[in-house]
Amino acid sequence: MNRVKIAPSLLAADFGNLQKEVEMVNESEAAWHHLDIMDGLFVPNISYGMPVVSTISKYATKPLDTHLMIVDPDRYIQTFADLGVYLLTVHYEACTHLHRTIQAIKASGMKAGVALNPHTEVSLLENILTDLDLVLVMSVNPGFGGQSFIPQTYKKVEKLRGMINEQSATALIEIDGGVSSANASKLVEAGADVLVAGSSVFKAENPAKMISELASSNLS
Ligand SMILES: O=C(CO)[C@@H](O)[C@H](O)COP(=O)(O)O
Ligand SMILES: [Co+2]
Repeated sequence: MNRVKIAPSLLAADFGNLQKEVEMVNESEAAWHHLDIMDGLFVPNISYGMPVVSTISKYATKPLDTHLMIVDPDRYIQTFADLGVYLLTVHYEACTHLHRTIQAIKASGMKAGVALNPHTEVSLLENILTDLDLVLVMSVNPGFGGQSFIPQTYKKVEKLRGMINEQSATALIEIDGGVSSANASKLVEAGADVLVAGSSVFKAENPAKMISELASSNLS
C-alpha cells in the first residue's frame, strides 16, 4: 500500500509569515501544498487571490494542489497554469460543462480534479471518472477552515473507491475538511489517497511533527 499523501492547507497558516509557513511544508513529510481559492459567491467567504498564489508558488518546492471554490472556473484555468499550479480542482456544483472544463485543465498542462460537496452523490461522476486525476471529497461544507468533520464521508469514500476499482480508473481520492489524527486512519482504510489538513497542522504545537503523524496514518 502506498503511503497516504498529506496536503497541508495554507488557509490556516500565518499569512504574516507566509514564506516561513511554506518553507515549513517544504521541509516536512507533506507531499503537496493545498491552496484554497474562494470567491465569496460559490462559498460565503473570500480567501486569497493571484498575488498570494504567486508568492506561495515562488517559495514552494512541492506541487501546488489548488482547490477552486469559485463560480465559472473556466475563466481562470490558464492563469493558474501560468502560476505554476500542478493540480487544479473545480467543484462539480460550479461547472455547467464539467467534461469541457476537465479537458481545458488538462490541455493547459495541469492535472485535473473534481470536488464534491457533502450532499453531492459520488455516482454523478460515473461518466467522467476515467478522465480525472483526482476526486476531492469535501468532509465539511466548503468555505471555511476549522469546521467539524462529517462522519458520512467514510461511506462516500468507500463507494467512490469501489467505483474507481470497478472502472480501473487512476483518480486519487482526496479528503478535505476537519481531517485530524482522530479520523485519518479510518479515512485511509476507507480508501483515501490524499488528506488535506489545515487547522490540525497549523494550530499544532509542532506542525511538522503533526504532518509526519498524519502521513503515518496507514501504518498504524
Ligand atoms: O477547502 C477547504 C475549506 O473549504 C479546506 O481545504 C480547509 O482549509 C481545510 O481546513 P481544516 O478543516 O483542515 O481546518
Ligand atoms: Co480545500
